[in-house]
This record gives sequence, C-alpha cells and structure tokens, in this order.
Amino acid sequence: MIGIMGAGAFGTALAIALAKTGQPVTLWCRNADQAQDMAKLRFNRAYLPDAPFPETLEITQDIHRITSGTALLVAVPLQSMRSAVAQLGRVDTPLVACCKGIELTTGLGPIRVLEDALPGITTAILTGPSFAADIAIGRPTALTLACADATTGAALQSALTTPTLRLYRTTDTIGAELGGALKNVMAIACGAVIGAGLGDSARAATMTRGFAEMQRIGTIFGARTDTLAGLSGLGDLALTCTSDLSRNYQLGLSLGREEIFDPKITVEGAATAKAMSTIARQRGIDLPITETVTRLVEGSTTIKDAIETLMTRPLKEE
Ligand SMILES: NC(=O)C1=CN([C@@H]2O[C@H](COP(=O)(O)OP(=O)(O)OC[C@H]3O[C@@H](n4cnc5c(N)ncnc54)[C@H](O)[C@@H]3O)[C@@H](O)[C@H]2O)C=CC1
Ligand SMILES: O=C(CO)COP(=O)(O)O
Repeated sequence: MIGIMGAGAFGTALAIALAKTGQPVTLWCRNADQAQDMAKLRFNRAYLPDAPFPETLEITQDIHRITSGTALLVAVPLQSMRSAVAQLGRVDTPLVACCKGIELTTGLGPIRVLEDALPGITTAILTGPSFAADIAIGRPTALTLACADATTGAALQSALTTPTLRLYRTTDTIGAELGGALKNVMAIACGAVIGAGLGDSARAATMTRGFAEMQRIGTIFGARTDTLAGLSGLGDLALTCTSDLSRNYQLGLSLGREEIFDPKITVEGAATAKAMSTIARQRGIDLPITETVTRLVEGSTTIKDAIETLMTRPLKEE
C-alpha cells in the first residue's frame, strides 16, 4: 500500500497514477466534507474533476491508515508541511516529500523540514516537471526521486514508477530540493515579464539568468550541477516559465499586469523568494532576480522600476 497525505491537485494526481497500476493506494484528506464527496463521486471535484479514481484508490480520514506500507507521499504545500506531518505520530515507512519550496521560518527545504519535524525517519523527495492535470489523465511524465540512501532510493524509484510516470533517481537531495524550490521563483519573474508586455526575448533572458542564480545558490549549498541541469532544476524551470498552466507563472502574469491575484491559490514561489532573499542577504549572495520577485510580491517595487533596476546593474562577465 502507498499512502498519500494531502488531497489537493498533486496528491490526488499521484494517487490516481499509482492506483492505475492496480496496487492499493490510500489518500488521506483532512477535510471531512471533501473526503465524503470524493468517496461518493470517485473523483476530486475541487481539483481534478476530469480524472476518475481507479478501483484500488481508497479515500480515508483516518491518518493512521497511511503511516505504514511501502511509502508515504506528503503532498501538501511546503509552508504547511511541518504542521501536517506533526499529526502523523509514529511512522514506519519512508516519507517522500512531494512539494517544492523553502520554509520561511527556518530556511529549510522539504526533506530537512520532514527530518526536523520527525527525527529518525527515512526521507526522499519527488520533484520535477509535471502538472497534476497531466499526471492524472495518464500523460507521460518524468520526475526525479532524490534520496540520500541509494538503496532506499532505488526501492522507491521502483515502487513509484508507473507506465506513464518515469522516475530517475539521485542521491543529491540538496540539488533536487533547490531546483524545485527556485524554479518557482523564476516562473514568477517570467510571468511578470510576459504580463508587463516585455516579450519572449526578455523571458528567455530572465530564465537564463534565473538559472545562473540557481547554479550560484546550488554551488554554495553543495548541490551537484548535473542535478540542477536535470528534471528537478532546468526541466521544471522550462515547464513553469513557459506554461500558462503554472500557478507561479500566473501570479507573475498578474504582477506584470498590475492585477489582483486570488490569495487562496497555492503559489510556492512567493514565500520561497522571501526565504531565499533573507538567506542571500545574510550570506552576501547576489540574487537580483530572486530579490526582485520578493519585492514585487510584497509590493515594495513596481514592475517598471524592477526592470530599470535589473537593466542598469553594473556590466559583468556572463
Ligand atoms: N499542482 C501541480 O501541478 C503540482 C504541484 N506540486 C507541488 O505539490 C505541493 C502541493 O501542491 P498542490 O497539490 O498543487 O496544492 P493544492 O492547493 O492543490 O492542494 C493542497 C492540499 O494540501 C492540503 N493541506 C494544506 N495544509 C494542510 C495541512 N496542514 N494538513 C493537511 N493537508 C493540508 C489542502 O487541504 C489541499 O488539499 C506544492 O509544493 C506544489 O509545488 C508539484 C508538482 C505539480
Ligand atoms: O511544479 C509544478 C510543475 O512541475 C506546478 O507548478 P505550479 O505550482 O506553478 O502550478
């Protein structure tokens, strides 16, 4: 049995993809009304109305039903993950973080938050270019499974791969965490560029210089360059900086157009930009795009001033 915590878009999509292979999957939902609705309708009305549940997908409100088995996938937004997993109690299975970001209060990524919240557990992260809507309807998707322990990583890779969900493995958890977290910040920046009408050339420049920031941070924190250039970094950067389906990109579009954005929508890059800007200021790391996104999101700069600031920085080598 594979357990999944979090019945939002990503948790539900993974549950459907894994259950389609015929194995038992248990999806825990914290909201009683939503759980009953899903159990009755056999689809997730709120997040994925077009993706019916396979027979082997069970919906539960009993959190103890997901604490053992092959793996427990934690698919809740990063800023809520610490409080979410605190409800689990004893866990007898590896925990796989299925989220992207840096915790505002601690500066930690998903794996470190899990290990901090539940000391002694085995952890991994599943991350990479994949919209929930694509996974749920069985479109082909490739992701990175990062686990510090190579043997556990290989076992998780095998358990979580399906005919449409292809997993590559790595032991570089820092690279996988950082790539997934930071590409969302760059997606906000690219959305803002397009929203402000600055064009595709400016977006390509923002993506590329954004990737340079990802590499700069990654090098400092010990990430491997091939991980950052892989699915969890460059791959996800390419998806979210160019697709209207990305919520981070959509927030950027709204910022660029100076429109209001629905605060209920999950946008991991907003808090992550702030967390990373704080780390960068403390450690003297130059992250102009991340800093600009932080200031745009908090409303302390306008898109016009932000562009002027970025374009008039001292000239340098690439
Ligand atoms: N939606 C997508 O296409 C993808 C999302 N992700 C990542 O997955 C993570 C989750 O995002 P989504 O599922 O899209 O968000 P979502 O907004 O669709 O759903 C979030 C779910 O988490 C639940 N939740 C929030 N706080 C909780 C708590 N304290 N305890 C229990 N449950 C809680 C909510 O009730 C909701 O069901 C994010 O880090 C996101 O970056 C990754 C790849 C694709
Ligand atoms: O991470 C994602 C795709 O890989 C989903 O992106 P958004 O959270 O921006 O929608």
